[in-house]
This record gives sequence, structure tokens and C-alpha cells, in this order.
Amino acid sequence: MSAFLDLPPARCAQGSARLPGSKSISNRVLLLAALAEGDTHIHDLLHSDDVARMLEALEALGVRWERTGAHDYVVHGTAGAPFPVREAELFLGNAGTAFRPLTAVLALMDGEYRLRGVPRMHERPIGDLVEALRQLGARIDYLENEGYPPLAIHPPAPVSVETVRIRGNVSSQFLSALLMALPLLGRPITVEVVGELISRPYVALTLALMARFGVELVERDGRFHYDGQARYRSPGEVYVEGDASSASYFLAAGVLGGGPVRVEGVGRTSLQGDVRFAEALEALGARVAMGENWIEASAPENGRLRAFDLDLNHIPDAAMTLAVVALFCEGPSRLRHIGSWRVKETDRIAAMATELRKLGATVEEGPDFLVITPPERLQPAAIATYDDHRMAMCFSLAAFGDIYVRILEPECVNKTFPEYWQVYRSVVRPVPVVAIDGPTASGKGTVAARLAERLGWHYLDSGALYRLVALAALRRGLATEDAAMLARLARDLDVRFSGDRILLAGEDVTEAIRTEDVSAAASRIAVHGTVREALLARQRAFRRRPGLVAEGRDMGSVVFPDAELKVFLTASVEVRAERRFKQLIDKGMSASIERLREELEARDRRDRERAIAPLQQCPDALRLDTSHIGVEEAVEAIFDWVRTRGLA
Ligand SMILES: O=C(O)C1=C[C@@H](OP(=O)(O)O)[C@@H](O)[C@H](O)C1
Ligand SMILES: C=C(OP(=O)(O)O)C(=O)O
Repeated sequence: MSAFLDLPPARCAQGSARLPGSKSISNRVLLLAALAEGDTHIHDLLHSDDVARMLEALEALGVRWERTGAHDYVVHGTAGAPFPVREAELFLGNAGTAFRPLTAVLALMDGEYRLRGVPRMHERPIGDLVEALRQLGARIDYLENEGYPPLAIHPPAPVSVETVRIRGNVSSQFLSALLMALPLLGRPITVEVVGELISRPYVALTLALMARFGVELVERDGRFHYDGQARYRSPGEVYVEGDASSASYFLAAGVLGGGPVRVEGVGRTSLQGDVRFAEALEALGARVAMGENWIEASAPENGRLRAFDLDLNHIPDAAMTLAVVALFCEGPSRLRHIGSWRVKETDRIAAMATELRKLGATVEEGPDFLVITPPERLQPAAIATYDDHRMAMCFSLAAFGDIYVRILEPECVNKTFPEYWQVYRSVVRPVPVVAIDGPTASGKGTVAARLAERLGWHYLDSGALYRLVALAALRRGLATEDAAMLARLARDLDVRFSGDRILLAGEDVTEAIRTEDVSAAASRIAVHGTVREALLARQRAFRRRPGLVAEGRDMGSVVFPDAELKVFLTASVEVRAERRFKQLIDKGMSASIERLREELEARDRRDRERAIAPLQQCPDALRLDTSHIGVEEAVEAIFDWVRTRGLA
């Protein structure tokens, strides 16, 4: 389990992503197949934590199933008879789509069951479902807190009501669960929703899948009628659609990163409500196209995303993606009618507000709404994910704001999308970096600056940052051994790069940082890990669209280990001494070539032998020896490498 994942700033997004199976469909189909008569062959089933919990539970209940291919399963239905195992303890993680429907189904069977989940599951309400099931004679006890899991389920007592009432304003999953369990009663019954029903498309999904398994309910005015006759029968074969909520991250990436990005596995004919996320993107000005089984999204024609004010009750999961997209809209955006966020994997309204603020947004948080005002520029942040897969996936999109985004506990995506980070990397291209490392006086400064100019990219002279710290330290009389003080100085340094001038607290120090004194101090300061760490974020901040040429000693090894092109620029010590000699003479200074050579050798040794980030040629770096070639030739050679890699 890695503690965090650093996502580099994103340059663009393009390509296509094959979606994993829908969580909501996978778990419904597994349960319906278990209850049905006959075998059901399920294809494209999602592999994720939530589905694993359902599969384990069915197995524990004595339902037989086998895996027949990578995502293919066969479930042997129990034909409406009670599940073979009459006493079981089930652990259902944080899977709402397993916990709620299994509660309903087991409450109408004839056994003793205990249902538990992760601690957060025990904070997610289930009282409205239990209330409804009790009207049908279910005997359910709360094992800890009234209204919440864990639950103990006992055999039901016979009752003969004709109508059962259920509330649907906390979660639609309660109604879905109850509806799926109705055929177990074997008699006509009407379900009446009391008050508001939220997340409606999920109920439509439930009805559609029940119909595939032979049970059609009649819906009229918020009442659902079961005729008492229909029984679940296997349709033989079921293909699970791609997950429409998972699609939202890639569609948004297409919009924020130019696109087009196509998702495959959902489209016009999808049963899932979250395909309507595409409409929301269109409302923002994005270009969207949809086929039977695919959706494609690109940036707006004029590149500008309109701010929005939308009721998102019908797409509660994909709506989270819009909250992060709001960071890129022109003006404040309002997400309304999202109160259910408070009782999901975490309190998503609070979590979203907290993490968006870390990026610099101004966020107003209400009981069931968010108003998000983007900042002028996003600021890099470490995003907490609260064991919520969607927090991790949504916030990966912040990388389109020209910043590094650190996602804490990135494996939480396993709940519904274990391969998310691989798929993300296949669609989202980072801002490219050419990392040029090499010893002193190898010519890397001039070569890198010219290359950056030629490419129209940003340029980082990382050595200048160390020199700036050195100059500031010398001026304050700080010892070059005082690592802690120097690190603080490095962190708080007021530096501005303006064209080819470098300003320290407003003063132009472009020449002042080039003296031999400052050079020597910079080299001594650079051995401190604390100083290097303090300068890391400052260096990474140079990575902005369209690209960066960075030069120094640890660009390829430490600062930009993922650089698309790494170059080790070097020259013989004789040639470097000569170059330095000429530079000094040109400036009207006196110098000894012998001394310069000795100094260079000493400096090389120090840089090579220091414990932290020593000067080295990365195994994946291309070596360019400039002993016998000029600057222009060196630039040309690297430019060619950039081109052959398709970076420019
Ligand atoms: O029925 C379903 O499959 C789901 C319903 C929604 O929950 P609510 O009805 O609680 O909003 C949704 O958020 C969840 O991810 C899946
Ligand atoms: C709310 C979600 O999950 P659950 O099915 O556990 O309710 C979700 O996946 O966003």
C-alpha cells in the first residue's frame, strides 16, 4: 500500500479508455442471478472490492458460482428458495450495493444472519430500509447503534400487509433493495415511497434489471406494484455495461485536456443514469458525442468552460467529478441537491470543500450544496482521500491546473476501479520535461536555455536556486553547515525569475549569484538533504504547459524522475577548464587555467560523492559529450531527440 501518488501537471488528454464493468449493475446482476431459476452467464463483471464483497457473501450463503474467464462468471440460481446456508456472518466492507440488497433479501428468508462492514459502513444509515422490512414481518436488530449497521437478521414473522411504505430521501438503495426482494414474498404487494425519492435513475436501473430476470413491476405515482406471480428466471447471458460513473473522470479529462477522449462500454443505450454526466459537460460548453456504446468529450471550441448552477440529484456520483471541473470554469459554480453525499463513503460535501480549498478555491458549503469559486491559479496540494475512491479519482483532474497533485492513499480506488491509475496514465499526458544534468562548465546552462527558447518551453536553471540560497546565506552570515537554518531560508526565499533576470527580494542579483564565492558556497549548501527537499517543490513548480527544459545535477534522478527525455551533458575536464578560463578573461578577470582545472576536479568529486542526490548519469539518460562540439550542435542534437520522441 503506497502512502501517496504524485501526479505531474497534465499537458493534455487524448485517446480512449475501455471502462471496467458497472458496480451498480455487477452487484445487482449477481444477486438477481443467485435468486433466479437457472444458470446465468455473466460477462464483463467488474473486479473490485465492492463486487468481491458480494461474491464472497453469496458463496458464504451457499450460492454456487464459478469464474469461467477473465471477467466471466456463471451463477447457479437457487430458484427463489431460501439460500442453502441458514446461518452466516457476512462482512460487506463499504459496499452499499451489497449491504442494502442483501439485508432486504436475507430478512425475507428463513435464517440467522449477521451483516457487518468497515467502520464507515456502520455510520451509513439503514434505518429507512429496516423500517420498511419490519412492515413485512422482518425481524432485524441493530447490534450497535439504532438505525445503523451492523445488523442481526432473524427469521421473519408472518404478516399480511398489502402496502409497504418506505422513505427514499436518504438513499435510493433502500427502495432498490426492497423492490429486488419482493418476489421472495410470493404474493401481491405495493410499495409506496413516502416523501422525496433521490437518485431516481438507480431505481430505474433496478427495475430494468429485474425485468431482464423476468419480473416486471408496474410503477404509478410513486407506487410500485408486484403481482405476486412473476419469478426470477435467468436470461441465460448477461453483459455488464461499462461503469458510467467511472467514465466521468475520462470525459472530464477530455474536456480539461483538449481531448478527444473516448470511453468505451457505455453510450446512448446505457441503463445507467450517470451517462447524463455528458449533458452536464455540454451545459458547460464542452463538445460531446455519443454512440450506442461510446461517449467522447473534448474541450469547448473557444477553450472556455462556463460556470454552472445545476441540480445534480440524478447523478450523485458523477456530480463529484463536476466539483473538480468547477476549478476550471469561469466564475463560481453551484452544485445543488447533493445532500446524499453526506452519508456515502465519507461526508463528501465536507471532504470536497476541504480538499478544494487546499488547491486555493473558495468554497461555500451548505447542507446539500456547494458553491465553488476557482482561484486565479491552483496551488499544489496533498489531497486526502478519506478512503473514498471518488475523492481520489476526481482530484486526479486537478493536475490539469499546471500543478503537481499528491493523492494520499491512492489504492482507495479499489472500491470500484482498481486499474484507475494505469488507465489515467494511458489517457492523460504529463507536461513534458527535458532533464539535462551534467558537471560544472559542461555547457548545460547555455544549451538548456537555448533549447527552451527554440521549443518555446519554460526553463529551469536549478543551480541558480542553490546559488540564491548561498547568496542569501552569505549576506546573513549563516554558516554553510547550518542545515536547518538554510532549509528555512530556502523555503522562504523571495525569488522571481523575470525574463533572463533573477530577483531576490526585488533586487536584481543575476550577476551577483555568479561569483566564485557564491559558487563555492552553493556547492557546500547543496549537500544538505533538508535544503534539497525545501527546493524540490520550487523546482517542480517550473513544470508548466507547454513544457520544461530543466538543467542541474539531479534533474533526471530526483526532481523529474519521470522526465520524458534525460540528457547527461558532459565534457572533458580540460575543455571545461578552458571554457571557464575564457569566460573569466572575457569578463576582465584574471585566472589560472591550472587552478580552474583543479577546482573543477574537486567540485566534480564533491558533487559525485555526496550522499544525497549525487551527480550521476541516470541509466535512462542519453549521454552527450560536448568536448568537441559547439553549443548550436548540442542544441540541435537534443532538439532531434525531443522530436523523435514526439514531445514537440
Ligand atoms: O443503487 C445504486 O447502485 C447506487 C445508488 C446511489 O446511491 P444513493 O441512492 O444512496 O444516492 C449511488 O450513489 C451509489 O454509488 C450506487
Ligand atoms: C456511494 C457509492 O457507493 P455505495 O454503493 O457504497 O453507496 C459510490 O460508489 O460512490
